[in-house]
Amino acid sequence: MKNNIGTNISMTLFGESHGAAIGITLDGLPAGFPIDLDRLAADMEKRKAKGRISTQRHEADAVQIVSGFFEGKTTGTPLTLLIQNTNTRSSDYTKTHGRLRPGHADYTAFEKYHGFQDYRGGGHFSGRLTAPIVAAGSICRQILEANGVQIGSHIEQLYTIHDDVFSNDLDTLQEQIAQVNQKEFATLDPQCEDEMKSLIEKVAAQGDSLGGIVETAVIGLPTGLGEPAFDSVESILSHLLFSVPAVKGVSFGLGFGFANVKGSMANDDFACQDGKIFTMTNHNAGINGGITNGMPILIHTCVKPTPSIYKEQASVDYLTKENVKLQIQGRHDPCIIHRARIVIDSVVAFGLLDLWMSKNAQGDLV
Ligand SMILES: Cc1cc2nc3c(=O)[nH]c(=O)nc-3n(C[C@H](O)[C@H](O)[C@H](O)COP(=O)(O)O)c2cc1C
Ligand SMILES: C=C(O[C@@H]1CC(C(=O)O)=C[C@@H](OP(=O)(O)O)[C@H]1O)C(=O)O
Repeated sequence: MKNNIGTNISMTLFGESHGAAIGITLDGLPAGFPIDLDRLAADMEKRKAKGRISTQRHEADAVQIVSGFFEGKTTGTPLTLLIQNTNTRSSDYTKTHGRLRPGHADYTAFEKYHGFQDYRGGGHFSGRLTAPIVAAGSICRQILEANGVQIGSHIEQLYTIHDDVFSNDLDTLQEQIAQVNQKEFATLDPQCEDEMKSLIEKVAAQGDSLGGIVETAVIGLPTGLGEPAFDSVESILSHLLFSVPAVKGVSFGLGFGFANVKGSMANDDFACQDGKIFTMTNHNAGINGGITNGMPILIHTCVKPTPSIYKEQASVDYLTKENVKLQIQGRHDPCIIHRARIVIDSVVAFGLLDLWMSKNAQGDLV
């Protein structure tokens, strides 16, 4: 499969950063769901570049629904979302054409597409392609929310700065999710937001970039989503999360921290109250044997520092095969994580809706 993912619903991504438009086709959605277009616009807003902590390429990212939507509701046929590229500056790339950017996909794109790739702005590999993913994710998320599911993410770590973490108490977690979803720069601790923004600006002024870790929580899921082996909840969500450019690590619950504890600590003991079974801790992040157990899903996603930095780097010109020095110009994010957080929410929403659609007959979710 190329540029396409999903089993019960699917999404197909298309476009290049400096082409006419980018977009996505969502197929298999339940028919008759009323899409809230204001909510869609609000989700797009969270990914937009603003201020000195983001790229100076500002795009309206207006989403046009060109099919699969009639009289305010999904039709159930393929739904295509289109976003125009309106602020390209391709001269930034023609000047350095051939010079491979370390950490970006220039070399692998050249090798795979034999020089026919659109190299401007990273082409199809650009973080810009996450705009249609957010549009598609917003629709998936709206369907999940209508069925009692809430998703929220915050920047748990930016380089050396650590935010608070999501609470183990369900009521507090629910409030925290609502809180971070109101925010453009999502931290739990407001002081942390200021510190993180200042650090990004400082490192940007040095021509460098930063990365970090996003913590995501999902509450309100039914038990029984996911399959035992290949389509485990972890497998489906990791596949989607690693499809987001610059994502380099994904873990669930204690994750690699399981290596530091004994079984007696790793296990989540069961309890039952008023006929409802739950676990007293949630180190396994709401997933046992690949299947949801009704507790919150908790994910950590590591986003690397932006590859396009303004410090001189050693590179190779693939056109002349010479060793060269590369001095990148252009407009780049000094940090990706604050813009990536809504992309992470979006792919998680798609993956969970896809899993839910396999459990329920089409239409049950509307
Ligand atoms: C929202 C978002 C914005 C991004 N902005 C930039 C950018 O301004 N400059 C850049 O070089 N990479 C940026 N990236 C990352 C590159 O697209 C990514 O590193 C590249 O495609 C190579 O993929 P890989 O890092 O997964 O190997 C961004 C990624 C995302 C998700
Ligand atoms: C435009 C966006 O981000 C772009 C992501 C990106 C990359 O290489 O990923 C490189 C830059 O592109 P350009 O050089 O064309 O300005 C960023 O501005 C966006 O996210 O909407």
